[in-house]
Amino acid sequence: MKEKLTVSCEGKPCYDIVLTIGFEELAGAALSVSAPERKICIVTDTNVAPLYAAQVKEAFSSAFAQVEVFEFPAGEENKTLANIQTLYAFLIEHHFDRKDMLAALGGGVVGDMTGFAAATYLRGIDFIQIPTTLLAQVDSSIGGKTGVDFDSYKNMVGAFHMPKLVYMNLDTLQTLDARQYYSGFAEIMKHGLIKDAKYYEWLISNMYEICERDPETLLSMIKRSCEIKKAVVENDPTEQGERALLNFGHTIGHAIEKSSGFQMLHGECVALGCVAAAYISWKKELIEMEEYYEIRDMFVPFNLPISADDLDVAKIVALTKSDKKMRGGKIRFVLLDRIGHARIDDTVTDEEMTAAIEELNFKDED
Ligand SMILES: NC(=O)c1ccc[n+]([C@@H]2O[C@H](COP(=O)([O-])OP(=O)(O)OC[C@H]3O[C@@H](n4cnc5c(N)ncnc54)[C@H](O)[C@@H]3O)[C@@H](O)[C@H]2O)c1
Ligand SMILES: O=C(O)C(=O)C[C@@H](O)[C@H](O)[C@H](O)COP(=O)(O)O
Ligand SMILES: [Zn+2]
Repeated sequence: MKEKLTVSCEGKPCYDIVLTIGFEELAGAALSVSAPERKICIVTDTNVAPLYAAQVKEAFSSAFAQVEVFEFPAGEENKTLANIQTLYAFLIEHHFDRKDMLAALGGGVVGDMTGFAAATYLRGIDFIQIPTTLLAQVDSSIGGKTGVDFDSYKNMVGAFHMPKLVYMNLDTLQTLDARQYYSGFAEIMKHGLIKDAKYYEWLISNMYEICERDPETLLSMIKRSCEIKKAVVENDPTEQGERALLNFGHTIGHAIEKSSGFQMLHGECVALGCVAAAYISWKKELIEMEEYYEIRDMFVPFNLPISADDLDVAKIVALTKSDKKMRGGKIRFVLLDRIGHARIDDTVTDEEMTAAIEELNFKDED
């Protein structure tokens, strides 16, 4: 094991985040939160299954009485209640009961869906997270937000349900294609921007190694992002206050994601949303113009978009009204008051959002 963090729930140790290479330690880690007479269902997707399901099944065979594998079709467009129902049917068919458990093997889509199935099947069974994308390792596998999209509205149906274990094999990142790898950097940058200016600067200084997927650099980076997310969800597990800061970039980001018909990745939309939120922060005189341009341009070396063709500005503004952070008809927006520090602001107007999204439509003429 390279690193281990323990997340607390209500002040008590709740689950471990194991950062390691390989699946050799998975059986031992799973047994520490389970019992050998239990059944486990590895829930994965059609891309991840051929890469890792056999290894994970083999690892679990010494720790569980029965190991099943269930595959969702890969992709955000499949993050639906209909697909959750197919998993319920599979679990019933295989006689899964309350002491049995699920293991989410894949990216954030698989993690959110498996967690939601675990939260609701038989009114709640245990699950563990085995995240295989960068985004899932630094963000979605931690903190127990689970759910599905509904009518393409992002994460509209869901539950808070904490995993019993998060086991990360960092080697899995080597098989991610470049677009999916860089998608994770929107959430990583978000962590630096809202919580840790030194981490943000570290990301700039280590850009070469990060782009080369250097194992030691990845370990340091993923660990730091996990520490930031862990601290926030420990303080505010069900998003009564501080946890909403993790939504930096997501109000406009989720609206762009829906309006693109999920053709753009979550991380790409969050990157655009972060640029827009930084723009509004500048226009509200919370940050300087130079900071806005620095933040915007920081996404470029990580191959993330800072502009997009033909965004439907009015539609995107309208879609922000179905944001889960609405309270009393007002959007709880997340703005920056400096690099490394964010705040909730409920004064952002449609005009301010429109100007920020129009700025994203900017095209470099050079
Ligand atoms: N619950 C949370 O706190 C939270 C946080 C952030 C994002 N999310 C959600 O996470 C989702 C995005 O997650 P994602 O970016 O991981 O997307 P994803 O789960 O769709 O995975 C991206 C793609 O990579 C493939 N893949 C996964 N691991 C691979 C590997 N090791 N090698 C090769 N291919 C691999 C998948 O099959 C998929 O095609 C969104 O639905 C977002 O809303 C949730
Ligand atoms: O863990 C959280 O809290 C987050 O907000 C993390 C986000 O990166 C993630 O995309 C989350 O699903 C968005 O929250 P939502 O409640 O708006 O769906
Ligand atoms: Zn996100």
